[in-house]
Amino acid sequence: MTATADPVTLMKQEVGKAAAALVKSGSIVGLGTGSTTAYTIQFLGDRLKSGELKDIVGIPTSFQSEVLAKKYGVPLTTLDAVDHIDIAIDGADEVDPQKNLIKGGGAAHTREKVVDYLAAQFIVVVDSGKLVDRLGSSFPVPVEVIPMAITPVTNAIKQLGGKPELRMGVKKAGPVITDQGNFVLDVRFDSIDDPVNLEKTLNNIPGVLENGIFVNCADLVLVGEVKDGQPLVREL
Ligand SMILES: O=C[C@H](O)[C@H](O)[C@H](O)COP(=O)(O)O
Repeated sequence: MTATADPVTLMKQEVGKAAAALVKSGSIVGLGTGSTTAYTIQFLGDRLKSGELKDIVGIPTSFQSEVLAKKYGVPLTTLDAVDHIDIAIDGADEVDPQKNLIKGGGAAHTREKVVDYLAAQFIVVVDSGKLVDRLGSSFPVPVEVIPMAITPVTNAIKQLGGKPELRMGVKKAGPVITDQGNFVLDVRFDSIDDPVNLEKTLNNIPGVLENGIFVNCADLVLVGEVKDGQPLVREL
């Protein structure tokens, strides 16, 4: 950790590390995506290097987590080679008091949902700025759509009262392309009163692959905070 890190970076580092400290030797670990879990993967690599942690294998949720795992020396496997996942650690863009989540700020929610839901224990790592009273308060719902269906899916979402916007690339002309080769619609809703139903309704639109609402799946939410200049981690 650097002395010059800003408070949000400090919170992410601390909470990412705290979750990595919970991983036990011999575990199959779901490796989440994003700037917070990047610290988790780095710390898992540090623990492996020091010999304090042994014999873990990671299942990446994105090309990002795959690249980071290789960089930090975390061995990888695939879902074809294992019959369970012991623990998954992943970030989120919003967390409500019931531990429901919006994910997909990095367009990785489809693979994340597969891995996180399979894990015996799913730990969410967020900085305190991600906590909301109601999902959708500050972050739109990411919806992954196969490219040929983008127009009918956009229209169907508008019929539901959503305001969809095609996510555009940064340092890439045109839309963001997911790890599966699809587009992402970021959808704002005036209010998400029933996340359980909205998750299902969005996924029932033909052409939608997966959306970023995760309900009833987080076992533990760890929240990074900064108090009096000091980073700390608490449970939600
Ligand atoms: O698609 C990306 C993921 O759902 C991330 O876990 C989420 O966007 C949180 O990312 P970060 O830790 O960078 O805020």
